[in-house]
Amino acid sequence: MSTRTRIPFLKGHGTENDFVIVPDPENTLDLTPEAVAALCDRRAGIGGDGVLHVVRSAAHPEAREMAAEAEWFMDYRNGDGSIAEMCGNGTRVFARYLQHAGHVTEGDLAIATRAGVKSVHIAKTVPDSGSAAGDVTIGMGSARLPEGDVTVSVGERSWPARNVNMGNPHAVAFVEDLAHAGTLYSPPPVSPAAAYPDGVNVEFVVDRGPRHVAMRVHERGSGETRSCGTGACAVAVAAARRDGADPAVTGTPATYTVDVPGGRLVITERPDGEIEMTGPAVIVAEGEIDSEWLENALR
Ligand SMILES: N[C@@H](CCC[C@H](N)C(=O)O)C(=O)O
Repeated sequence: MSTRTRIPFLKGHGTENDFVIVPDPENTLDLTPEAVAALCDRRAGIGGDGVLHVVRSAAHPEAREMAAEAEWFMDYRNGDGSIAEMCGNGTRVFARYLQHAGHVTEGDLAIATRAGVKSVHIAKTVPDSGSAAGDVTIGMGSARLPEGDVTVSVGERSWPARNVNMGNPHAVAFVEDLAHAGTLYSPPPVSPAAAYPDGVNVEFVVDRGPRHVAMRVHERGSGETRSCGTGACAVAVAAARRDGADPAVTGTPATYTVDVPGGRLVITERPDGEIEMTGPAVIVAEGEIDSEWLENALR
């Protein structure tokens, strides 16, 4: 019989993309896909779109090589327990957790992810407004734009989409009305399937004004979420190419405001391809997971 223990956790969100944060500096927890799915269950668990497993880079086999550059590794898991390369909103919330726990202070830091080391800037917080105050900016690296046409469908409707890789895969479709995406209870079919051998996150986008768009997203491994940071970056890149505002061609940065159901993100792509994403990151609560509950949930 195993000993009953208490596992510390926190709950946080970035534009309402919400996460269970599990600090585990020395990587001692066996966070199986089933355990992640149980934690993210919105009725029987804590609830979240994903888990941010907080591990020292030196203690994680996938991050050891990044340890000299970034002390902390974001071992991100989707709500269904699957692993993803990168999570933009998660990186901001991860940084906010590091600040909350006293591991870092506001200013610049680096975080290791499966998509490489990301630079982070935590803006100065407003006095007396708690950990919710202030934005976090992530250097997201550059986008890859794989060649080839892709199509996104919902019911009888289909749209041409742009294949954008932000470390993780996205299909960005400009639509007439966000309601056309329907309920998004299941993943919208994307073809050809061979364009996304590891699955895909799908963004539906409408224009709101000059360099201002709004989106909905169906996330691989989580379903429809209230926001997706890598998705917002993919959308900004796709919109800039559509608008003839490719910074590599014009020589000037392109900034897009991207409204998501859970708030607003601001994305800037620079002429050298580097993309910066700015938005809020909030720690909501902290507590302890009963290991007995988790064991029962896994039976
Ligand atoms: N919500 C995240 C993306 C999380 C990973 C994604 N579901 C995937 O499987 O690629 C974000 O803010 O970027």
